[in-house]
Amino acid sequence: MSYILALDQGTTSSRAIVFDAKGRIKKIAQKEFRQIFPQPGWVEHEARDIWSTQVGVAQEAITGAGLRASDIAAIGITNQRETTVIWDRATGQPIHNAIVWQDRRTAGICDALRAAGHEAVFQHKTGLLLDAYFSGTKIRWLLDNVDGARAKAERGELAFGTIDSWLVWNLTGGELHITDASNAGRTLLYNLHTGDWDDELLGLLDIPRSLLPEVRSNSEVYGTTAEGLFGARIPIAGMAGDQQAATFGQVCHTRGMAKNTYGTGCFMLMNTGGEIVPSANKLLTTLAWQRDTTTYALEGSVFVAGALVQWLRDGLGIIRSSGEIEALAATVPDTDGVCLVPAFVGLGAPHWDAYARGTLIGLTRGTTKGHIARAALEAIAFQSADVLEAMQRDGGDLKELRVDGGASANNLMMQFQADILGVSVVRPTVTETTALGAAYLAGLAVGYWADTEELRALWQVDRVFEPAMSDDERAGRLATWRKAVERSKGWADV
Ligand SMILES: Nc1ncnc2c1ncn2[C@@H]1O[C@H](COP(=O)(O)OP(=O)(O)O)[C@@H](O)[C@H]1O
Ligand SMILES: O=P(O)(O)OC[C@H](O)CO
Repeated sequence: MSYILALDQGTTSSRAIVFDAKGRIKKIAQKEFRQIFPQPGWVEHEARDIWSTQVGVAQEAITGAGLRASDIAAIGITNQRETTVIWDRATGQPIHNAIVWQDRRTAGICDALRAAGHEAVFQHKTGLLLDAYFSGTKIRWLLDNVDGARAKAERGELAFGTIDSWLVWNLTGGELHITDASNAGRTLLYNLHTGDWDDELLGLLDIPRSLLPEVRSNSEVYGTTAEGLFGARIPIAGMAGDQQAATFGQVCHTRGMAKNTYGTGCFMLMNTGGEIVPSANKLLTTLAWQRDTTTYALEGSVFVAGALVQWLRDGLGIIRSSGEIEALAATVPDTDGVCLVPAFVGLGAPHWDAYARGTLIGLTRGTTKGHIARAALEAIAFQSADVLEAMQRDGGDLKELRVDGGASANNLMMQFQADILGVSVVRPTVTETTALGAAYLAGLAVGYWADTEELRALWQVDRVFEPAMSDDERAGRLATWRKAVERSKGWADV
C-alpha cells in the first residue's frame, strides 16, 4: 500500500502528514519554530529553521507511520504565503531572515506607491492591494537594506522565493528554483491576466527579474527529492499556498463554494470558477489553482485569529493552552460589553489599515478574564463577518461556510460564527484540510487519485452549526463591533 506525504509549512509550525487513499490521516509530525519580533510590527523567521523543522518532521512522519520513503507515492507542499526569502544561489544561504507575511515594515513603501498613483495598476494586474502583507515590497526592502544585495541581484547571484520555493530548492538539493501559480499570485509581481511575471510591476518596485523563480502549475511532477534525503527519491508533485490548498482540500471545487480557515490568521476564500472577478469591496482576487485550467477565488484575509488565543496564553497568561479558552469563555454568558479588536499587525480585509493597533474597550470594574476570553473568540468571528459581508456585496451568495484549521475545533466560537453570519457553518471530519489539499494536488498528478469526483466522495461532515441569533440582536452586536474597530484604526505613528 502506498501513501501521500503532505508538507504543511505554517506560520508557527512545520507539519508533515501521511495520508492514505481514503484521505485519512495515518501519521502527523509537528514542530514549532522561533518567531522573531525585532521591532514593533516586524515579524521574521530564520529560513534555516523553517527548512530544518520541515525536513525533520517529514522524516519523523514517514518513520513514525512505520513506512519507508519508497512507500510514499508523492509529496505535496503547502505553505504560509507571502513570507519572503532571498538566498545566494551559490551557497544556498539566506541573505537575511525571512520577512513574514504579518510584517508591517514596508507600509511606507506602499504609501509612497499609492501616493504616486500606482495602486490601480497593481490592483488590476495582480488582484491585490498595495499592502505590506504581500512579498513585492518585502523583496524591495531586502534589496535596499542588506549590504551588497542589490548588486548581487543585478548580477543574477541571488534567488527570491516564497516558502514553497525555498522548500523545493532545499528538497531538490538546489536543483529547482520554482514556485507555483497560487504563491506567485501573492507577490504583487504576477499578472493574473497574462499568467506571468510583469515587467511594469517589477520596474515600479525596482526588482530585477533574474531573482524570480519559474512559475509552475499546482499539480504536476516538478522533480524528485535529492538522493540521500529520505532514503529513496520521492516525486514532488503538488504545491499550493496554504489557503488555496485548504479550499482544494475542502473540495470547494465549484463556483460559489467557500471555506474559512482558522489558523494563525483567518482566511475566507470563495471559488469564482474560471473568472477573474475584481472586488469592489476591498477583497483580494486570487489565483486558486492551476491544473488543466485555472480557477480563481475572492479572498478575505484576516491577520490575527488563533494568534489572539496564543497572545492570551503567552502574553497575558490567562490560559495555559489554546484549548482552555473555550471553558474560560463559557464561565460568562456574554462579554458584558467588552470588545477586543486584535489589530496587532494592523487590519487586513476589508479595512487594510497598516496603522491600526489592538484595542480592548468597554472594560468596567466587573470585567473578568472570562469576559476577555469570550471577547477574543467573538472577535475572531466578527472579523470573518466583516469579510463575509464584503463577499456578499461582491455578489457571493453563500448558503454554507465550510470551516477548518486548528481553532475551528472551538465549538463555542463556531456556534457564535454561525449566529453572527446568519449562515450554516459546516466542519468536516478532517480539519487538516490545508495538508489534505496539498496531498490531493500531488496525488492527482501521479494518478494516486483518478479525478476530483473521487475526492469529493471522500469529504465527510463532522458537525453543522446552525444560526440561532435573531436578526435584531445580530445587527446590534455587529454595530458595537464596528464602533470598536473604528477606535482601533490609525493608532500607530510608524
Ligand atoms: N480550541 C481552540 N480554540 C481557539 N483557538 C485554538 C484552539 N486550538 C488551537 N487554537 C489556535 O489555532 C492556531 C493553530 O491552528 P493551525 O491551523 O495549526 O495554525 P497555523 O497553520 O497558522 O500554524 C493557534 O493560533 C491556536 O492558538
Ligand atoms: O499560517 P496560516 O495557516 O495562518 O496561513 C498564513 C497565510 O498563508 C498568510 O497569507
